[in-house]
Amino acid sequence: MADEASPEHPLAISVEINPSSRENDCLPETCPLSPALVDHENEIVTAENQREHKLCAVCGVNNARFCTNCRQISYCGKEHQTQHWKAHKANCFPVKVVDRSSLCESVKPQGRAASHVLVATRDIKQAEVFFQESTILSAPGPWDSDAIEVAKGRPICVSCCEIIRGYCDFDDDDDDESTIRCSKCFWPVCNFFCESSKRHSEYECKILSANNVSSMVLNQMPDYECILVLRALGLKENDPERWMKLLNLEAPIDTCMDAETSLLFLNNAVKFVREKCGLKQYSDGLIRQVASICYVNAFCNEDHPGENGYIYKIATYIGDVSSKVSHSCVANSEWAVIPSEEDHIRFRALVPIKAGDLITTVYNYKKLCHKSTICRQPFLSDHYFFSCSCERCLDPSELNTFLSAVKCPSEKCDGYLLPIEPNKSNSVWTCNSSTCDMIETNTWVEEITESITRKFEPFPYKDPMRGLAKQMTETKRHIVGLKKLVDRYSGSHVHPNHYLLLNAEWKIMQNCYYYIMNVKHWSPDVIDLIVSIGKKHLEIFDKLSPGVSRRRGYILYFLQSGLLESIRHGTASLTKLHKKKPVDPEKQESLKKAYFDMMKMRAESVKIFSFKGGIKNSMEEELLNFSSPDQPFLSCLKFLERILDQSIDA
Ligand SMILES: C[S@@+](CC[C@H](N)C(=O)[O-])C[C@H]1O[C@@H](n2cnc3c(N)ncnc32)[C@H](O)[C@@H]1O
Repeated sequence: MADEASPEHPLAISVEINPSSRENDCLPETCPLSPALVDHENEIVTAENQREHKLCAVCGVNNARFCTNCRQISYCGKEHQTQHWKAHKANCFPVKVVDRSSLCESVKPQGRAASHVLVATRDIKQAEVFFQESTILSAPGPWDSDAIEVAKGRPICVSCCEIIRGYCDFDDDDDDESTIRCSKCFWPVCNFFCESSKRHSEYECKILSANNVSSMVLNQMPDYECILVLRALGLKENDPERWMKLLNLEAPIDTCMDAETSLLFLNNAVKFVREKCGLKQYSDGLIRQVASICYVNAFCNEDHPGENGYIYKIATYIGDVSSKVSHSCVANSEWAVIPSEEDHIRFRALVPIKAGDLITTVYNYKKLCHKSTICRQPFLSDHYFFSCSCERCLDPSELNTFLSAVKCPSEKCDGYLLPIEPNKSNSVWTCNSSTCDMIETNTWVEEITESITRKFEPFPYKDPMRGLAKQMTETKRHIVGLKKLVDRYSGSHVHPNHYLLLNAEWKIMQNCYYYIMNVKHWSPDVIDLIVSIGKKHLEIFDKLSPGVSRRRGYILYFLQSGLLESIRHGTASLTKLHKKKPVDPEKQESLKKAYFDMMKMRAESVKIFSFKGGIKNSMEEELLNFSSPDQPFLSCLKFLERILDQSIDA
């Protein structure tokens, strides 16, 4: 039996795996989960022992066969596997690569014929880190308009892909320059550690320096993107195992040659590798094949420029099993990279995932998470060559959030225009009011959104965590300016939840947060703003990024900080009063409730941030540090304890 799907296992019923392809469908014998993530406590024979000797986990007999789901445990036959399933179920490897054709229609991603998907082999709990692997490769990029905006002319370290902070003028011929350039190839690096990292020094640095491939003109960034392809080709000689894994990934070379952006990427790669780096041993065809693999399988920009207010890396990662994960705009998992020489990519369940469910994630948070369907679809079709048909993409109201809804131009109508076919770029838009028959073209809607976008341009992305926190006048100007614009367009031109307004509100909320953190005497309006925006966004993102998503984590964190300040502020006057007479029981009750609501939010955001907690330089790590009992928090606690006449555990 051991070569059958496990008994009671839902995959045995829902997914028919073609026996001839079974071996390929199985995960590699080395379970990609790190041992720390696998709990073998309940196994009868220790996994290591039985794996090595292929002993049956029940009777210990030799030469047993592996459980096909996890290949971490063996059985002599069906009887013992069935008997042991109860104990093994919780540890059985949680995901499996399956042939797309073997999936039933209800879970199969629609569109271009991609061959593989990742499916849960058992129930996965919410917040469980269910899968982790070292990446096949990672490299700087993609170098697109967002990266240009965020980098603001600063170089990206060719090794760790971080924006080199504190750097002013890369082309200046001063001392600073030598400290941020690799001493051999002269490409930008953070420090000696990055210069000597295996990833940079072993292959590409030699090629770049031998051929004098310079990166003098920083914004000639297509060369930066080509480092990914150069590194990938380097695997052929230096790491055949990884090279084979890479070649086995989907390579949509013909589709890439047919589309403008991808064709440019492929052609740049050929030019860079053959002409600039002089590597004539790689044929145009092979370079294009590798470039197309890189193009379609990459996970990009782990931290999100602009959206979460923090960008550290402009990086691209390619994994083996992780590259089989499908995209969904309402995903059931989120990914993060733990930086190291091998950059581990890990996945966590945002919501409970049932055995047999497709594992989905958002391929690029920045481009997809907070945008409307009319923005997401072109990105997905340009970069991944498919039309997403997730529940959010097929619903004109985007799960009742009205993220793309535009005010109906008919004078007496209160309705909003929504696209009839939201995942088609040329869809007609109709009014959602039952008494209005207004119809508009996609071009008309685009003109409205473009004109509003232009109005927000004077308030570009800033990095509030660092620079702006010290420039509070500028922060205030942004808060006031953005709020004015939101009020102007909300309800009159677009729906109050329109994604352009949400993006502006997101910036307002962040700026308010940093304002109250850095300014002693703030006006209560700032707190009201954080709290009202936070509550509104929580409601929307409960639908769009449900569960333990980072977006919800940030919202909860900002919201609790506003609530904490509002409890402190609203009760400050009571301190004096309390000295004279006891606090009115009703007030006491409402304070207690506000306090426990705030604590709940704080705890939930900390739980969400723990996914990336410990990852150096992540925004989550920074906020986790903030969320340890800090001064305002402790003084608020003390005050509440006094007036509630009881002690509260922090
Ligand atoms: C990173 S790869 C995923 C693995 C790929 N399916 C395979 O066979 O190896 C990205 C490709 O998967 C396909 N894909 C991912 N999510 C999809 C979805 N929701 N609907 C249709 N196709 C999807 C697209 O063809 C996309 O180019």
